[in-house]
Amino acid sequence: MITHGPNSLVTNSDAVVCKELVKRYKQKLVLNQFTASFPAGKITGLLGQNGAGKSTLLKIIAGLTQPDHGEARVFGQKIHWKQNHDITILSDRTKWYEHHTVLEAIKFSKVLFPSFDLEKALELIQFMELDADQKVHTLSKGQESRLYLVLCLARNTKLVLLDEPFSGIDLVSKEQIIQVIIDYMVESPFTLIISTHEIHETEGLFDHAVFIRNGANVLSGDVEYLRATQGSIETIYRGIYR
Ligand SMILES: Nc1ncnc2c1ncn2[C@@H]1O[C@H](COP(=O)(O)OP(=O)(O)OP(=O)(O)O)[C@@H](O)[C@H]1O
Repeated sequence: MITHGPNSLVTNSDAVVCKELVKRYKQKLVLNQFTASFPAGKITGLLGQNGAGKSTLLKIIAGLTQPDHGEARVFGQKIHWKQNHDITILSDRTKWYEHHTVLEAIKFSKVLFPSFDLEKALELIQFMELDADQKVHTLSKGQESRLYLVLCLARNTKLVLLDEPFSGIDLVSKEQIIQVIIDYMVESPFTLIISTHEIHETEGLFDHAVFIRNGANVLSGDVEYLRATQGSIETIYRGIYR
């Protein structure tokens, strides 16, 4: 593993620290001694090719699956169900409240999660140009992604994990969503880890990047430092995965 930049060191300011994580599915090695830290209050891009192990890693951090070896800590604590109120995960396969309307989805979220900010969610669905009375299963892919993002952000958790939140979304919507994330971070800082293949459009969003290949951290660090020393995130990505 190569690490660079001030944020790549394990410090008290790390929200998530992963140490030598190993995960196998039957004989398949999916995470291979994965070690990395994710700085608190920053946005980290988790980058890698299809099948590199990104979703598996996010699920381990969220406590949805267990590593075979190694350890992940969130805010200094071993992962435990009691941390559920601190962590929001949006999986790339999520289907929430399909048979309800947008408004019902928001109201249910408020019932499920006491810290859910109903007013903020209502404000965001207007900004995202969603119809409160439309059934979730009739939303387009982009509209559905916007709704799920609203449901995640309005929970107000300290850690948000977004697994490919931009896939299948048009450029303008992507920019709109990125703007919402940036505004939200400014209003109430939290730690965000985003796995994405949309590097060109999203690289401006990242403070920190972790490149994963075959389940291992092959490069990570502060994005400004990486850019100054190695070029754009897209260039680095091409160099690693070519
Ligand atoms: N529940 C599972 N059972 C068996 N194999 C699995 C399971 N989940 C993931 N895998 C395998 O683990 C490997 C890593 O999958 P993962 O979804 O973590 O990768 P990824 O980096 O998120 O990929 P993508 O960018 O395509 O979403 C893949 O080969 C996948 O087939």
